[in-house]
Amino acid sequence: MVDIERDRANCCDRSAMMRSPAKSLGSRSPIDGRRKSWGDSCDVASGSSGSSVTTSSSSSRNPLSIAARAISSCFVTPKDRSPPSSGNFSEDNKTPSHPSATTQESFPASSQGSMRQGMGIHSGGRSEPSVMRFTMSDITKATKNFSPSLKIGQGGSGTVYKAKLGDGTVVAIKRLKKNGYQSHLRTEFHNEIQTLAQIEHQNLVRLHGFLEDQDERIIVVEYVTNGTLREHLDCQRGKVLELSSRLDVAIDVAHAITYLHMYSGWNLPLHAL
Ligand SMILES: Nc1ncnc2c1ncn2[C@@H]1O[C@H](COP(=O)(O)OP(=O)(O)OP(=O)(O)O)[C@@H](O)[C@H]1O
Repeated sequence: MVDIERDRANCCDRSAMMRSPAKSLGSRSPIDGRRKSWGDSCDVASGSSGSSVTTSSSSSRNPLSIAARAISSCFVTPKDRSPPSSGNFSEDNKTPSHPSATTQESFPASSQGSMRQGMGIHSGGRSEPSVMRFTMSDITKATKNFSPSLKIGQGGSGTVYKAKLGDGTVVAIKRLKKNGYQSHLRTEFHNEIQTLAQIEHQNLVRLHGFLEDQDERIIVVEYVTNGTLREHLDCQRGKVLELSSRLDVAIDVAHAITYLHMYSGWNLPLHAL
């Protein structure tokens, strides 16, 4: 669920829902809007020893400095944070449109809207988060009737497909297993949608919408490119992720978890990430 990614387009993109998914290298700091550059270091790291460290940057790249800054910023109260400049967030102010979707659902916004400013959270100028309710026709078209060729993953609770919506948006569609659709699962699903709808953070995947039709439950989220964080951490992509980049990932994950725990208004258990 963790998507550590959005702007880290050139490297470790997915962390989850950490937009998750580690979802985007070179991303802004969730705290102060700084741009980070661990995507660059992925390119620089040599595959030989894994010990090469980028020295072009100054002490700002020193892992200890980075950690110290990140940790201290986590303990700044939200009111003390400067709101990000609008320029930093302009790309996130676009509200996705899904012409083929039939209805738009609104969920109660977190009561902590003001706290979300300056935390890498995308308010998008909306007072309430909203998600699309898709039809089965939308989903079958987008996934070419759940074509195996579009399957990109298998999780514990369902199968994930890469799909394209009617407006061209590329998304990940998670089709949950059909478990007889007991009432507690229905409640669980609704709670998950409601929670996802309110998450607006650069390091977490964004919810596009959902479908609930008899025993069919589907979640449509932002598609994260460039593979999983696991693949990058394990150097499965032929490049060694240097230590400072790994530290950046850990910091991004910490920011996202801090957000989920403190600013989204829910006390999420860690295993839900
Ligand atoms: N938003 C996404 N973008 C790209 N690929 C994704 C996305 N979400 C999931 N995937 C792919 O699908 C795989 C399974 O994802 P999923 O979220 O179902 O895993 P999980 O964490 O095991 O889920 P579960 O909550 O069911 O246990 C991932 O490892 C990844 O390869």
